[in-house]
Amino acid sequence: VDQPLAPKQFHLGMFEIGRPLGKGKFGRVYLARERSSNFICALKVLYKSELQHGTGVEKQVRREIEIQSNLRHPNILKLYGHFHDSKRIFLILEFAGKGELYKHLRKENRFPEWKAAQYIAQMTSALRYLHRKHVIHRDIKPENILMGIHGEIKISDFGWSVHAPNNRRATLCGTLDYLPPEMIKSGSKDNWYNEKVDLWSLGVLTYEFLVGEAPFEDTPIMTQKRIARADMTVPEWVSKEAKDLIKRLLVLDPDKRIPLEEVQNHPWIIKHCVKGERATNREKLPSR
Ligand SMILES: Cc1cc(Cn2cc(-c3c(Cl)cnc4nc(-c5cn(C)nc5C)[nH]c34)cn2)no1
Repeated sequence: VDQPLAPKQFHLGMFEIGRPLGKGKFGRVYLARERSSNFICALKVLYKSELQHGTGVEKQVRREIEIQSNLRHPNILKLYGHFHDSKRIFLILEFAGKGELYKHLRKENRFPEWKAAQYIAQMTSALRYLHRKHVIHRDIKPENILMGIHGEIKISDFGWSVHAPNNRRATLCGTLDYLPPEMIKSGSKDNWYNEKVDLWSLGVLTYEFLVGEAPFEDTPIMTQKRIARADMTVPEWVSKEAKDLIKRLLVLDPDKRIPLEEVQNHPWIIKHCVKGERATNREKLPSR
């Protein structure tokens, strides 16, 4: 594979900036083209003024760069390089041709089982890769997943990921829906740095793909209470195989959650993800 964006030293003049693709808490993302190679990428611009020194956010950006630069997997958004000027930090990211997955989910309300199963199989493959490198993502949710031009999904935003184990004090913000019980309950934070937190979030993601809303969605107080008790019901119209996988992931005891290898071989995944042959849109194939 040719090494796009090979040089080690990048600077802003090397890029032609295109339309804004999105904005986050600390900056914006633009479509960009590297002039000499015409390579299309996404340029994430973060303002140093907004990353107060010594706060968790600056460390988060440093960690995002350190972790994501060393990852290479089809379902993980590539970080090709970074550079900064006096006021801004620039991350050179892979351009995901079909944008943010949560927008597709909101538009379709929920995904058909064959599509949800393919996405969960791709997430499982990416998480197995991350966990083999002792990286825990810790912020798996639709908002942190992008979609490539061929409809494949790509985990992005490694701001919350850590190399396990790590004595990082985390201040959580954003939705509580995806937090596992061990991160909700006070007490020992060791479990925060156990990769099994990603299994819980994978279960929440599976539920949200199929149902169109998160399993513990409620007021913030009630959400925390329901997560701590794994208090959720799967609608009866969800297939029994999918329900079985969700129930095996949303288990309070991290050690009792189904491991990723077993997720990959779960009947619901096998049923919808034919190995080898390009998995195509089941709606067009004759029923088997
Ligand atoms: C700051 C900040 C904003 C965001 C959220 N965000 C991510 C993107 C983005 C990235 Cl990083 C890479 N490729 C993208 N492709 C799109 C896109 C494609 N289409 C057809 N429509 C869109 C939108 N967005 C991409 C943009 N915003 N994270 O940190």
